[in-house]
Amino acid sequence: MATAREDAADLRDDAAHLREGKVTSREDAAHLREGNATSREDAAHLREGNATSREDAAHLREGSATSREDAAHLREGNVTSREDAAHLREGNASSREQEIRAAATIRTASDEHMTKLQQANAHLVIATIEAHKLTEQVETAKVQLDHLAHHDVLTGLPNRMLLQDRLSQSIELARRHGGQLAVMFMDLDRFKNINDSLGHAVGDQLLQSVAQRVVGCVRHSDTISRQGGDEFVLLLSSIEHAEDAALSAQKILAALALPHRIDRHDLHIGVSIGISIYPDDGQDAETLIKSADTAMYYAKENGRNIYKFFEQDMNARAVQRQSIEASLRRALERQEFVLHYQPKINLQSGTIVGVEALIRWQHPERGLLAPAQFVSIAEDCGLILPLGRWVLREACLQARAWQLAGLAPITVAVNTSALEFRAKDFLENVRATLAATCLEPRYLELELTESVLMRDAQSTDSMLHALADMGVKLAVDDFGTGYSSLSYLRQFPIDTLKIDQSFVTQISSNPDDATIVSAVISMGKSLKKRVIAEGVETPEQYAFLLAQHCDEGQGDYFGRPMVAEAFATLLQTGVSLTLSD
Ligand SMILES: Nc1nc2c(ncn2[C@@H]2O[C@H](COP(=O)(O)O[C@H]3[C@@H](O)[C@H](n4cnc5c(=O)[nH]c(N)nc54)O[C@@H]3COP(=O)(O)O)[C@@H](O)[C@H]2O)c(=O)[nH]1
Repeated sequence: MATAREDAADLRDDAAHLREGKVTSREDAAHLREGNATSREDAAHLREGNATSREDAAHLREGSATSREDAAHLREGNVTSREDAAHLREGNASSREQEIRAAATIRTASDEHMTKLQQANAHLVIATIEAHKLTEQVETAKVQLDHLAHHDVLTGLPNRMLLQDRLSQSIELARRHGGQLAVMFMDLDRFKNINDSLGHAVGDQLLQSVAQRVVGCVRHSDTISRQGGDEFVLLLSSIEHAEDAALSAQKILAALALPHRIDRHDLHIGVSIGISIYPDDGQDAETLIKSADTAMYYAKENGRNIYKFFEQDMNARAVQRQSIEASLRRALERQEFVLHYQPKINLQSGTIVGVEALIRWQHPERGLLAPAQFVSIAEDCGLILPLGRWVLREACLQARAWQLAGLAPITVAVNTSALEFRAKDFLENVRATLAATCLEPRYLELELTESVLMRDAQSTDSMLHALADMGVKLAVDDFGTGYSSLSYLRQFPIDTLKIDQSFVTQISSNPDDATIVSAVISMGKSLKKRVIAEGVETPEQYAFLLAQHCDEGQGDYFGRPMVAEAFATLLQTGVSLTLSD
């Protein structure tokens, strides 16, 4: 299709040709006039020839002949001129027609041309508007990309990169003016439990709700950023005293203490906060964040849902944690782990009906370490998988050894972490271990926390059924501290509910805890589960549990965790129970 520009060029060419036609007619007339003039000159030369000398007579005769020929030519020339003039007249006539036709063509063409030009103009206007829109879209996309690069998608808070920038600028300002600033590292307490048991969608909403509340606690000039997962970092860009940071931390703890209403759940979440101060705890952004992070670990270790200021000796303990990780890797090969065994008692009969295997690390320099000092580190670095396999095999071997020694067969319980339970070869490993140690599956019980069980209910259900079909017993550990769906509890092939020791400890002093324990016992009974109370330390607690018809008890009152030989002796002699009046 021809463009408007091409059409316009064609029109210009037509007009030029038209003008050229007129010029040709004018040139023809000029040539005709020139032809007449030449004939007159020839006649003059002829007359001049007659007047020359006799010597030139021959020439004259020749000249006369030539003159006659010339005269003939002249006559012909005149005739040609007349024809030319006629042609010229015709030419003039046709060029007028051409002009008229051309004028008409130009008129028609200019109408079409105008329409085409108008159309082309309209296209141009639309194209210009589109180009404008596109430029605006590109600009908006640029702004959005920039926002995305510096903000967390879930909460909309500044991200790690933007925090780093702002922190570096604030440090520069504080350095120039001799000021102080605070960095607060915040990590939600047991967020994983909520995420695992209620799902990621609920977890995400909880993070958004937490973000909003923290934003409401700080000044506009401060920066609250999400570092990823359940970690947030707050920059208080200008403070007078370290106590200002403590006040902000208290405000945040109070704001988060109120339940978050999400998806019909009232969720409670605590936060552990570590605080570092510029210039005392670091001169640059990286060091300040690291110091606040180290302090946050201390807040976790010291009870959670609290804040801690960074102290220099915390670094030494962080280094210690790293050295534990390094030596954990060698500890398995060096056979530095041992299992201790704690009895489980039938509360009615007082007999030992089971035992829980609890890991200890016989550290060559630091002595006997409790699981709290290394299990979470082993989970963090993946070493829990080989460690868990060792525990399972050792516990099965020991249970079988007691049987072979003629002691009453009892169930041995093994703690199973989420990573182990979700490992691809977990089921196969349990089967292979039982076969290798010749322990009947009914004498093995796996203890799983609520968060492990309630995460991904479908795969949990099939794994639990496969274990139950094998004959292995299943128990819910720390029951009451996580979130359990009652319908799953009924659906899963679970044998035992272990009431968390935090409820049992306060049975006598806190009526609410006593009510919870009673409720769990009756619920367990109606779901046809065995109920065992953990952490029984006093005869009062034992009496209460007995009165509530709790099936079993475990705790220091019946026997602390002990080495295998000591447990064998206890199994032979039995535990002695005394009830207070
Ligand atoms: N993945 C694995 N986790 C393990 C393994 N072994 C232990 N653990 C986990 O460590 C937690 C702490 O264990 P531990 O320090 O051994 O504490 C146990 C008991 O000593 C303690 N307990 C028992 N009775 C009482 C009591 O009367 N008072 C009191 N203050 N503490 C008491 O409780 C712990 C047993 O808890 P539980 O497992 O919930 O029954 C431990 O909780 C495990 O999660 C392992 O091999 N693998």
